[in-house]
Amino acid sequence: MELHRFSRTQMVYVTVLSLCFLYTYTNGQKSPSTKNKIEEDVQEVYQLPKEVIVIGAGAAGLAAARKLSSDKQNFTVTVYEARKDRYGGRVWTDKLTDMKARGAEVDLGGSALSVISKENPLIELAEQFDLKMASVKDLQFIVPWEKKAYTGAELSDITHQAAQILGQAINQSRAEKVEISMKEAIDRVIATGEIIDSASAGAHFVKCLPSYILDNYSTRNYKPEALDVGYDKVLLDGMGELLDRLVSGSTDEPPLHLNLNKVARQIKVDKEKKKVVVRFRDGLQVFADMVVVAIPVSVIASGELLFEPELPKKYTLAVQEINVAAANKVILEFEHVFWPAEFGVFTRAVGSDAERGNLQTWVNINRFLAKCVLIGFLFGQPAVEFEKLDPEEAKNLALNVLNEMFGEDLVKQGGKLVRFQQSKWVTDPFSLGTSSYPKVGSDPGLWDTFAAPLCPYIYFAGEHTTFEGHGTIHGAYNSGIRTGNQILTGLCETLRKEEERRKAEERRKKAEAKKNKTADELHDNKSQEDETDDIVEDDETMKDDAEDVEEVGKRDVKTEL
Ligand SMILES: Cc1cc2nc3c(=O)[nH]c(=O)nc-3n(C[C@H](O)[C@H](O)[C@H](O)COP(=O)(O)OP(=O)(O)OC[C@H]3O[C@@H](n4cnc5c(N)ncnc54)[C@H](O)[C@@H]3O)c2cc1C
Repeated sequence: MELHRFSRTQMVYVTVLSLCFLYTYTNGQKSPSTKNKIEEDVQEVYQLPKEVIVIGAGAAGLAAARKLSSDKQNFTVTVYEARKDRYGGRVWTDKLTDMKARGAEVDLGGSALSVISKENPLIELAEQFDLKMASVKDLQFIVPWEKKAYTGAELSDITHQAAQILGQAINQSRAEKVEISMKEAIDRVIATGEIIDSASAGAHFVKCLPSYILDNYSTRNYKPEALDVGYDKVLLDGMGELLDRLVSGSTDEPPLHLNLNKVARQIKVDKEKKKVVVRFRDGLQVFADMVVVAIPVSVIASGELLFEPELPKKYTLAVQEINVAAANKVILEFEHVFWPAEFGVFTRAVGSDAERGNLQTWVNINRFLAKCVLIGFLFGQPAVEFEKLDPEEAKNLALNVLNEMFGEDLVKQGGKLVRFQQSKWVTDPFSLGTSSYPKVGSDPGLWDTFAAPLCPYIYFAGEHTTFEGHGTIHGAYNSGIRTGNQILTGLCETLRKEEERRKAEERRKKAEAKKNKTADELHDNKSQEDETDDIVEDDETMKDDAEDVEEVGKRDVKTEL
């Protein structure tokens, strides 16, 4: 389904552009007056707005498009999204499956705004858009085998102990030369028994953290806001609402040009035409001046999107090395609330490593909306396995967990399960996982690789293009703004000029050094014959110098296609 076709203005520009090219090419040998006319036309071509294509309509792609569309005079932006029926990517307020459902109760993807991160622009944006927010707070920690739910002062003790374990684990491992995983570091601290007994609730609590559960999560690069804590503000109307506002614009801003059902297959740089060509699965081929690639790193890694020429080594290394987590959500709606409604979150302890990540945490949606809804979270291997179950098995698994947490009698009071929804982010071909995270040995520089464009045609955006904000919605959004700014401020052009200046300076310095050397030699060698020899040698060395400069250019800091 196409949401927006080319606008009339765009069509006019495309037509003018084609006509100007045609005119320029067919009139190369005309009279001086015609030449002037051609020059005017060429100038006109340069004044046309540059066409930018954004591939991927997640938070990053939409932020980039919205940023670029602020300069309508110089840029026209079109977004192409693979999915048939929605944009938003890993933010998905699924209002389609159940038309009666609203907002936060159907957030199957990223839904909470981290408040740990001091500058979360989305909180500000939500306020600006007048979107209502609520805090996810008041936890109950359930230890099923003790038949006990920890709250109040008891829970404070547990969370305090868990924070101590976490802090010590991170500090100790960072002080050591060898990098280890969060799991190993936490297990080590617990094993000493210094802070806590390994069988105590606090020890179990710290093992509920996704960074403990996810395979090999690095201590050195641990970022709590990407996973563990601080996810405590949700939008009542759902996170998708915020992205809807980016797409629809405001009274001053027109809607974005957005095409759904367009799966990009190839990005090809056409140096002759000075354009980049994007080919889509349905055969559509679009020429542009620049492309912003805002699709998940796991999709790039799958080879679904091909680059011609191939991505430079540094980028392919980042694509291969950045690790992507598995996480999923389930939404259960009952006829009645059977759980203690005064709590916002329930977390259960589990007895074995195999059970970790398996619906350990549930958010009580009834706290914000008058709905009898619980949302459960899966992390790591259980999130992968959950997608393999048929809906009946998945439902039973979720109900069994709730029975274990609250007791069968209480769960029965909830009446019928009136709605069951689940996400499948791992097998979804347009996400292939949840979000990036640093494994033991991952260099944070891998993420920032993508922050640099492949000048002058290809730019990147997405949570995987920023170590600072990886794995988060605000990180994705910020990356889009960063990329938009790179284009708006002509980063590639600035880099090109800087490079030219650097090369010129290098040439000048070499020539000066050579001149001084020659002057010294001339001073030493008085004979006419020797002088002639020197000049011949000088010519040759200048040639060598020029080759040297070219080599330096090839080893340049910015990457060019
Ligand atoms: C279950 C879950 C819970 C999460 N919880 C939180 C949370 O509470 N807080 C938080 O901050 N973050 C959370 N996250 C992470 C957050 O959602 C992501 O980091 C963020 O949304 C990523 O945005 P993005 O724009 O980088 O990528 P995406 O949102 O994935 O956008 C990429 C877009 O590209 C499209 N695409 C893919 N391939 C192609 C192609 N070939 N051609 C065209 N288009 C293509 C996709 O369909 C998608 O729309 C969660 C994620 C998940 C899955």
